[in-house]
Amino acid sequence: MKISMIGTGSFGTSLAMVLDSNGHDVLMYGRNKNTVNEINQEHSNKNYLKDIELKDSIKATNDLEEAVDHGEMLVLAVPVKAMRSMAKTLNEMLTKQNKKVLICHVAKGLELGTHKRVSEVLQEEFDENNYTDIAVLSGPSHAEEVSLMLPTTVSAASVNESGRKIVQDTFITKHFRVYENKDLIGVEVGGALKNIIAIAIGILDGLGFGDNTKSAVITRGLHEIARLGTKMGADPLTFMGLTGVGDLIVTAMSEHSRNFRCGKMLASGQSLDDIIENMGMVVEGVNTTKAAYELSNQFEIDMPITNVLYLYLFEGLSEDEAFFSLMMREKTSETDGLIKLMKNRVDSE
Ligand SMILES: NC(=O)C1=CN([C@@H]2O[C@H](COP(=O)(O)OP(=O)(O)OC[C@H]3O[C@@H](n4cnc5c(N)ncnc54)[C@H](OP(=O)(O)O)[C@@H]3O)[C@@H](O)[C@H]2O)C=CC1
Ligand SMILES: O=C(CO)COP(=O)(O)O
Repeated sequence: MKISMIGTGSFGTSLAMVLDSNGHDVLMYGRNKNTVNEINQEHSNKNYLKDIELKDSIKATNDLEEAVDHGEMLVLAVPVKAMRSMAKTLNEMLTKQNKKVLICHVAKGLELGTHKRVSEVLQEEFDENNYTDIAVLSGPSHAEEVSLMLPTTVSAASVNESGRKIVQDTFITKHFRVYENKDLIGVEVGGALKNIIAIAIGILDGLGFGDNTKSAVITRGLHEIARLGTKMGADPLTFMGLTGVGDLIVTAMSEHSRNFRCGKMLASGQSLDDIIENMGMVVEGVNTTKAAYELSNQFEIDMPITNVLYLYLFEGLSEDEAFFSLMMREKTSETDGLIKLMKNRVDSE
């Protein structure tokens, strides 16, 4: 299949390698001419993935119209904050070229201000005549490991069975196993909200807290992800899968994770603005913490870890205050959270 990868960052590059290894004709679009030249001439992308060598069959272009003209499938691998404007531009080009494509995005976050999932943003911006389906590919998949072809599993989700099955068939290789999942909302929400918990774990790690504390925050974090996600329309069981607990573990426990590293740097005293500026790659969890905090207030959903992280990141809450407000909360029952949601879900079948 002819596929256009929109974005020449870490994940876009690693996925281009997967698709190329599967025999697809991949053209990458990047806005940065130097990166495009590096991919075409040196077959590397050192700013994003240090030690990889790209096959010379992977080509890149600086011309978005050329990328739109090339692809039967467009894979959108840009940060959430760039999705709406990118989708607007792509849509105009598809209309001009009178073309219909399958759209697949890989971003993990909620849009600031609207609180929308990425597929909702795309649905708003793409003309219905210009696409066959809008899918997401998500799961525990650090670009650094995908690019080394280390065994990885992800899920492809969309509303239409045929669309997500094409995405599954297109990406699946012996190193990169793709499941299909009809719960588009659950898959997108799990991928977005785990980044919040990864920042929190990075802070704990940086402050020298132990494994007991980190396990507590991961587990209770999963409960609050599921509470908000279910309110947003997700199937609670999805949070038990690759795009829920799977991605939460991989992001909260790895130095590859930009969100985890952001937390560690905060704990060392660096300012959030400096961290974002110096990371050189997107840290989706920062904006998503804001969006989830606002959503939890709107829906009156109990999300203590998200709320404390929001206050720590944006309102100057101290580490001691954060610690006490979590540990000294009113007593509660463990089964009131995710376990109850799952039980209700299973009972309803
Ligand atoms: N890295 C990973 O392991 C994974 C990442 N993801 C998700 O994929 C998405 C992309 O992440 P990732 O590739 O890591 O991010 P990076 O920061 O590594 O790369 C982002 C890419 O998007 C481009 N970009 C940024 N803003 C714009 C814009 N306004 N218009 C056009 N292009 C733009 C950047 O271009 P430039 O180089 O010119 O700045 C760069 O090519 C995120 O939502 C992330 O959560 C999902 C799974 C794994
Ligand atoms: O989503 C990821 C792995 O599945 C990557 O997480 P980071 O964006 O924190 O690096």
